[in-house]
Amino acid sequence: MALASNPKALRFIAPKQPGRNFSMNISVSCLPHSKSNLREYEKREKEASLPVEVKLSSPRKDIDFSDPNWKAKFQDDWDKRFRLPHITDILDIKPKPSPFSLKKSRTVPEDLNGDALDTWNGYVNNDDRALLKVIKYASPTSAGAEAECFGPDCSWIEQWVHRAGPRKEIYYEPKEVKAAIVTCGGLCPGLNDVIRQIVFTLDIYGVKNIVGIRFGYRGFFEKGLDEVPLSRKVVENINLAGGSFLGVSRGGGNISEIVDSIQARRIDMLFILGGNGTHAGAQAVHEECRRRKLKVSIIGVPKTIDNDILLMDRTFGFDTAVEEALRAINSAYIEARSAYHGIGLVKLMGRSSGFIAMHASLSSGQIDVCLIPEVPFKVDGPNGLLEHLERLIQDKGFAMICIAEGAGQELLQKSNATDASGNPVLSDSGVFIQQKIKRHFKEIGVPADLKYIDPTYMVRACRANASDAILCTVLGQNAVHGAFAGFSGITSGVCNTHYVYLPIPEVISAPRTVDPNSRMWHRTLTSTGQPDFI
Ligand SMILES: Nc1ncnc2c1ncn2[C@@H]1O[C@H](COP(=O)(O)OP(=O)(O)O)[C@@H](O)[C@H]1O
Ligand SMILES: O=P(O)(O)OC[C@H]1O[C@](O)(COP(=O)(O)O)[C@@H](O)[C@@H]1O
Ligand SMILES: [Mg+2]
Repeated sequence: MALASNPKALRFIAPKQPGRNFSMNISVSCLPHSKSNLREYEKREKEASLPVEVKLSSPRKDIDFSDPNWKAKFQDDWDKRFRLPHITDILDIKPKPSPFSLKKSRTVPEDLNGDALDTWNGYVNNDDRALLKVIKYASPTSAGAEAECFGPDCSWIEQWVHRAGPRKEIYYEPKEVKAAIVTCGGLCPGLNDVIRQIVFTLDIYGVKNIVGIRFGYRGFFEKGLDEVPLSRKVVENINLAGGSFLGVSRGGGNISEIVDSIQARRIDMLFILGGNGTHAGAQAVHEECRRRKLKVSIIGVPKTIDNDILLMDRTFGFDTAVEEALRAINSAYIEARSAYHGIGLVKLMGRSSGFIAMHASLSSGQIDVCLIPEVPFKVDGPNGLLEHLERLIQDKGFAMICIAEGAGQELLQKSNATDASGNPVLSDSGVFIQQKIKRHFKEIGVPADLKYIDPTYMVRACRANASDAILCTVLGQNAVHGAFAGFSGITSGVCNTHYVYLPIPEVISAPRTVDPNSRMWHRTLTSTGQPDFI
């Protein structure tokens, strides 16, 4: 018999025995590796005294599995959902051969007789696809299967998405194109790398009229924010610095006004770098352009340091942010280790997604407790965070905590305030935990030396590391290929290491969050050794 490891609702799972089907679904509020949980588990297992079968809540409530054609229907619907909007949907335009030459950069492959294969061209075919999901789950109880598999038998369904890259035929005359780039939302390492690659690639296609829109969407309507002319020469070295060469901003803007401005400036291609909010704006701009039947390609490049965009392996800048966070964690660790009863506390970004905190905790190997927004925790009382800290101080002499800014918000006073973009302004989780710890150790009369580090803006105000720089390069280049191929309302991403185009609505239907049932979160728990604090 195995124990499913869901921190909120653990289930008893037994192999199915013919003729003895019995199922139960029991909620136990603790993790499997806690002793009391195991005792509870053993007790209830005894009470059940029969083999039990897991009863999963159907992971796909949107599908009627009793319909014999559900698979075909799902796949049909999938293809429609992931179809890329194209300017020929609204305008009758004929394509022309792409000037983006691939043959010059390599020898054309030869066949077995040594003759050049004329059919080779190195372009991506519009019918090329990449698989979004690559795991075939044997059972709905397999780790990670609950949210991924289809139906009671955990069927395999191919979920294809469009491959990104240069097409053989293009829908714009490069010499006539005016292309614009805008960076919105907060900063993120790699913005300049993406701007630079977009300009380089446009230049190779033969586009001469390239401009930057300053300070996000604001640059479309605020007086005095003139366009910045961009060229290979202008952007040559911008990747050496962090930030955005064009400036960023949150808030403001009315979609109709932005599209008026796009029309007035005669922009044909708009590359929009930003997160969930920015992409919601990009989608609205794309729809308004369609409504007005404009020949404009709106292409997104996902920028989010929180890594909270759906379907992608990761977004650019995230890797760099984690690496920067490690510096803060290491400093806190040195302080904590060197102090008598030292406690190191590091707060990292992550409004609603704990990816930075989770990855930084995992990669540092120095964290005893990782707290993220997706996993509720208790601070006081039995099984609470403070009790665990007491134990750590007693057993190893010091303790290290990494907390995401959005963690434990339910414990804090809500301000109901929002920023200019409408994002909630959160209460400071780091300061809250810092005060709780200080007060607690004072109250119990145990000396504790707490050092709190908040490197929030340091992790994003830096230049991209090597792996992010490559990701930015590919995403930036693919954005331009997507625009020339005539797509609009799409974004450029990486899925299962393959570069793809995705329709914007599919990636912003919800923020991507850490799944507390995922192998990655369980690996983090294994690494930190923390119990669940409930
Ligand atoms: N739902 C939305 N529709 C249109 N524009 C939006 C929407 N949400 C945010 N925006 C605009 O997108 C820009 C960036 O949004 P923000 O949430 O601050 O950052 P991010 O794109 O990183 O999520 C802002 O200028 C904001 O006004
Ligand atoms: O102080 P600012 O500039 O509003 O930015 C802080 C916020 O930006 C975020 O990094 C989110 O921005 P991203 O779009 O890059 O994911 C949050 O984690 C953080 O709360
Ligand atoms: Mg956002």
